[in-house]
Amino acid sequence: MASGTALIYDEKMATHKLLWSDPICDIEVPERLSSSYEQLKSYHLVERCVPVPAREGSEEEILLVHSLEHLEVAKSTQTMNEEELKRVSENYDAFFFHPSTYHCARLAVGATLQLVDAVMSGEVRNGMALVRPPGHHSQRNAANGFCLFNNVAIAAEYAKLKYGLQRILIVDWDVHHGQGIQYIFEEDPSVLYFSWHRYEHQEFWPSLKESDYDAVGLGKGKGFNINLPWNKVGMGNSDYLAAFFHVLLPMAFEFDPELVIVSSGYDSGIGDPEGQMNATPEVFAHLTHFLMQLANGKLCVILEGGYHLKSLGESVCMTVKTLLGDPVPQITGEMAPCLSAVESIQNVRAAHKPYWKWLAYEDTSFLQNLSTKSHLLKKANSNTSTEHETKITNNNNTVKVERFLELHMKNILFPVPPIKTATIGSEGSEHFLSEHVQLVKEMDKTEIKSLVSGFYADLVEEDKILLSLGSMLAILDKILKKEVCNGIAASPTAALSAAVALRHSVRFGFQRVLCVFVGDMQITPNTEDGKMLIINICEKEQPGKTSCKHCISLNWKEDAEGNDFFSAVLGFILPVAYSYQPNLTVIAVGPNRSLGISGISLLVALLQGLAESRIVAVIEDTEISLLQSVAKALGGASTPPFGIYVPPTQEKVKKIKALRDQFQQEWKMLQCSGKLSD
Ligand SMILES: NCCCNCCCCCS
Ligand SMILES: [Zn+2]
Repeated sequence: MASGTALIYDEKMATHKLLWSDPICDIEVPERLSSSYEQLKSYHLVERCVPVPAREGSEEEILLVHSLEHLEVAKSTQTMNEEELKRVSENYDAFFFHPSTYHCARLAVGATLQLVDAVMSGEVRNGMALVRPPGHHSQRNAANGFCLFNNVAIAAEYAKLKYGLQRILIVDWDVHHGQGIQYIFEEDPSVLYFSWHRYEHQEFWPSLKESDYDAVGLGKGKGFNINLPWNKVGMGNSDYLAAFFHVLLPMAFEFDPELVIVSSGYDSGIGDPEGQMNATPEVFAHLTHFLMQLANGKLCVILEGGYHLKSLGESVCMTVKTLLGDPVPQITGEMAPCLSAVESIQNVRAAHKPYWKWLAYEDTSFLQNLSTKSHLLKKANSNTSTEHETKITNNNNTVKVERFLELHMKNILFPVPPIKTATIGSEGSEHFLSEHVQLVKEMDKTEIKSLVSGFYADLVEEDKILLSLGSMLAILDKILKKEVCNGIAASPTAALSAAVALRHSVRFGFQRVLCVFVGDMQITPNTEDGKMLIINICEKEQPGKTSCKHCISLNWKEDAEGNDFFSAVLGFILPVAYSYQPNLTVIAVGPNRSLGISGISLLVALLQGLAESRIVAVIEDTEISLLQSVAKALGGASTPPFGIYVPPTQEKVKKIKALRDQFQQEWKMLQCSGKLSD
């Protein structure tokens, strides 16, 4: 299994710069690259990465996407004087040439391709290339929006050619629409392009009709171009996460890419003068963590935009930290997407319904985005501040945001536990050991008896149960004390162990404990005080047991053909879990589980985005292969196989929809259709 994270950086790409005054382009400064690299060094992340050198992209590689004319014009600028450079630049929308631009742009292409090679060869598992000029706006025959050569588009064509890939996912989380990439792959079903972008009903640059949600691709490419327009500024973490849960991730898992490339612009982050959004740097750790579960972890992150240096640097560090496998910091902010975001999400789902199996039975309809259109008409009438005033406001905000981020990052960052996974060195545990495993010694019986005496004491007769409780509690304590990140315990009575783990964690002071229980949960702890949230995935309805806000039962029997659980995890369990914001997750698998190993592994892998990745897994001790797969998912050494993708049946879609309708007012991350049911 490939391991390691590549970092590609060459300070020569900082030479390209604006030689004259241009208020539109003057934000694309060399310091974007150098300050990001310095920030990585300050977090000691550079030394943990595999350094891969940049190289010049060849003319042939550039011609994979661009016309010869475009290449020649770019090449000819190397010897121009300032006046000539200015004149050539004026042929394009928001682009500037410097004598070194051509060379820097070739380095940006080459650095990107070096990263693709390092990942595809297995030298590393994933990586990031810090490049400029960026690429996603540039087109076959034109520079545009600070971009000369389309680094990411060239990388996708290159990977198809050199590695025979047939399914490449490009995720563009930059705040601008990468229209260049859309144009290049519009008719190509082998490249799935997803972009969200500030749009404001076509008011925001580049103000294209084809950036709206109904641009789904052309010809054979229909369904493989996904545009999620933000019709308001101020979008935050919950809006971005909702977009992943209810649009991108279900498509990505159905598409099942062989490689994922990110057009990683950070102008969608807080403080950026272009984006005017509110998402904080840790959101990029979550987005990265989700994408790492695809394509067996083969993920290439390529820098695009990002114009607030501090915000850019922190977001780059969050991205690289996650690529390295560090636990994911707790997401901040109210977990409730705004109405405008939900409208956009609903519209793009409606637009893509004809092209995706997972959407076949979703009842979506188009919305007129009434929540924002009127507001924009008002704005159009109000006096717009001059360019100059906007600049001043931006500069004042820059400093304010720097101070905010200084404090914010201190609050959310935490020391990474030295050990990743704890397990018990008891008999048989060696079969699911992975690296970074800490063997904890078992508790002695008297200690266990005292711990358990408060409750369930009557249930604990045999020594075997007592011992297994002791093992589980020994592991749990390591997690609660943050000495290890996660743990796995085998138990003859998973339901009892889970119930004891929940009670013990709450008593230890963890006030929001999520428990996902797969199988028959004979014991259901009292969840009235909200200190626990139980999601019980079981085959059939328990008589007389109705779901309530903190105790939800999801009836699900996995399809015999393969893993049809993606829609339940992405469309229901994750949104509820993220709405709850647990500070510990307990995953338990009892008898009569109705989920396959791949469905459970998917759950374990994706739930690591919560609670600073603190998870304790409690599994029936007879389930040897499940123990191994879950240990793999917890160890993070490799992405567990999630099995053959099977779309959900109509009956299962309806079941999720009914649960969503029942709980979307309580757990607001469930919202994905603007018509909030009354
Ligand atoms: N009124 C024209 C604004 C042009 N803005 C270009 C932004 C390019 C961002 C690249 S990520
Ligand atoms: Zn951008």
